[in-house]
Amino acid sequence: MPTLETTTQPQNAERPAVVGEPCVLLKLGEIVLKGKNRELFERRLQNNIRAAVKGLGIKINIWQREGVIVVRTESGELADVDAVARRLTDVMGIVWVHRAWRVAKEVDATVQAALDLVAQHPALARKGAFAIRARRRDKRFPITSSDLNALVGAKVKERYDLPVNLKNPDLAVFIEVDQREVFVFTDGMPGAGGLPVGMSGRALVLMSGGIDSPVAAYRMMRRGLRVDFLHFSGMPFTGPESIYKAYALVRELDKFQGGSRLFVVPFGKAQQQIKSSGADRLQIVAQRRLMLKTAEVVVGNLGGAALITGDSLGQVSSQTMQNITALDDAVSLPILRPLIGMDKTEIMAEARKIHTLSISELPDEDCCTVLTPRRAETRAKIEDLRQIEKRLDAEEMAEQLATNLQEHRPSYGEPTA
Ligand SMILES: Nc1ncnc2c1ncn2[C@@H]1O[C@H](COP(=O)(O)OP(=O)(O)OP(=O)(O)O)[C@@H](O)[C@H]1O
Repeated sequence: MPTLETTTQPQNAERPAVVGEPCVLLKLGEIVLKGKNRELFERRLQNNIRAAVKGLGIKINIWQREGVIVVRTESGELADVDAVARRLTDVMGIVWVHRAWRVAKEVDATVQAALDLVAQHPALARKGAFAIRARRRDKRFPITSSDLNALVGAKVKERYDLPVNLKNPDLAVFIEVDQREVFVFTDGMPGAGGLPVGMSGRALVLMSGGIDSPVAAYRMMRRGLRVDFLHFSGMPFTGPESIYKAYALVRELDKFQGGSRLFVVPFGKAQQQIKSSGADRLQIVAQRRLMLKTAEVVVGNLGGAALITGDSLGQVSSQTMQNITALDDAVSLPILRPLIGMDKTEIMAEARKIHTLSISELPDEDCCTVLTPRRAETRAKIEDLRQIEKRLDAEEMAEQLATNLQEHRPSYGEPTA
């Protein structure tokens, strides 16, 4: 008779026991399409899973199965499994997170687990309609998916007298017959999707305290980039509030990658030098170009290969087509602008979803709110900007600014000061 690799674990007394062992079952997204590189992606994802769970202090084992990952806790406690499942919804590369029960690969155990799960479900008290959704990843299992649906469905109906509704059930029991065991579950949480962080290399996010740059960072992490963060504060002409905000934002975003680094540059004096050079209406674009040049030096030292900004076409005067072209001209590395075609309302909705919006909306004095001209140039000419930079020796300024960094390590889960 087939048995589970591990015996039944202790279970939480608050919920009725279910036959088998509670675990987290992860469905992978694009990774499964990766052909020859798939193993690399899977290994990276497993490391990211381990790193994310480490902060919870829960010991886990990870098993790679065909197209899915199984995460077991050493304690087997339901509370631990729940905590791990919730944490893993932030790990990039996973599309669904299920709290599932691993049961022995036999029909009786599968039926029993399904009955136990229905017994726990709130829809039972309401006499809600149910559906069984079985599938076999191992076609050698002696019963076909539709026979399993019919068999388990009949048992549930007989035991609990619930109506069946295959299209729109109040309660769906999923049964997945795998190579070594059967997984049975009723619920799932959407995962973060995308690709495992680190798979696409490393880049540097220019991080203001505003709404857009955190969303830009999230979008690029989701495409597999590991990112560092660079914030320009207006100090000594502004207070430290924008740094606190950048710190809090990076701490929140750290849940998606772990090990985040925030570098802060006091930028006020450089802004004043730009003003004294007679930049006038070009002040903002000239500042942005100096930020980008500094960022290019910093990212080179960190071994990254691209810069990321929260620019969105036409959103503010510095983001016209002509100004964006002038910004691109400042550096030779690619500038990734994942928000370029998004509306502000869409960006705000995403910021709300990733919990950065309320931090970004806190008041602060950003470096770019001081020394701004009354009217900003919307059609900056590259030649004019180059002239200003020649007078200032902007390349040397960027080198200097890049050596004058404060480094912080905001970590997700650390208590707020
Ligand atoms: N103080 C800063 N430090 C680092 N990067 C900055 C700073 N200010 C602006 N940036 C970068 O330039 C981009 C455009 O900034 P801008 O202020 O023009 O637009 P924004 O819509 O207000 O952006 P955000 O909401 O990210 O502040 C930002 O998304 C960010 O990537």
